[in-house]
Amino acid sequence: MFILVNLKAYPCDPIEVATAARDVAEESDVRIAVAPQAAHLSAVAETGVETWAQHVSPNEHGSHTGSTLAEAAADAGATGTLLNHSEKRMKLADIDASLDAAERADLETIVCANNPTQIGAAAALAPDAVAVEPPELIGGDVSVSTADPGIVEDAVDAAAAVDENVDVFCGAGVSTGDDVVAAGDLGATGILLASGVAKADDPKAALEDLVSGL
Ligand SMILES: O=C(CO)COP(=O)(O)O
Repeated sequence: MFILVNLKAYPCDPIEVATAARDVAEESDVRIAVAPQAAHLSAVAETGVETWAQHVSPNEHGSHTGSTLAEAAADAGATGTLLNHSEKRMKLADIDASLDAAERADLETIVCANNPTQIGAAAALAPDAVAVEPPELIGGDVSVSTADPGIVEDAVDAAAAVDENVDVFCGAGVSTGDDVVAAGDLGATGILLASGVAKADDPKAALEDLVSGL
C-alpha cells in the first residue's frame, strides 16, 4: 500500500510532516510520500521523504508565467505528481499534456477523478495510477471506504477494463488504520489523504495509526 499525504494549502509545517512521514515509512516499511506546495518541494525533499508535486503544468519551457514545470518540480526533488485533483481540475487535453511533461521529467503520475466513469477515461491516458476521490467526502470525517465502498470497487473495475497496469488509489475522509485496511480490501493499492495528517495535532501519531494495520 502506498500512502500519499497531500498537504494542499493547509497551514501545517511541511517539514514536521515530511520528517514524520520519512520516519514512519522507515519504521513500518510502508511507502509514504508527501505532496507539499510547489514552493516547499525542495525543503521537503531535503528531509529524505519521497516527495510529490500537487500539480504540474502542461507546458514546456517558454513564455508561460505562473507555470510549475514538471522539469522544475523534478529539479526540486519531486519524483511524482498528482494531476487533476478535485481542487485543481484540468481539461482533458491538459491532463494529457501534463502526463507527457511528467514523462519527460521522469515523474510518476496519479490522475485524480470523481467517479468510476472518469476513472476509466483517466486510465485511458496511461498514467501510473488513478485515484477516485468523491468531492463530497473530501475533508470530511467518514472515509470513502466506509461511506461509499462501491465507488472504490467500481473504480478498480473501470480502470482494469481499460488498462490492467494502472493502479487504483482512493481518498477522501481517510484518517485511521482501519480506513486504510478497508480500502485495501476493496482493491485499492494506494491512499490519498490530507486533513487526517495535515490537520492533526501530532502528524507522526496520525501516520503511525494509518500504517498500523498493514
Ligand atoms: O483530497 C484529498 C487528498 O488529495 C483527500 O482529502 P482529505 O483526506 O482531507 O479528505
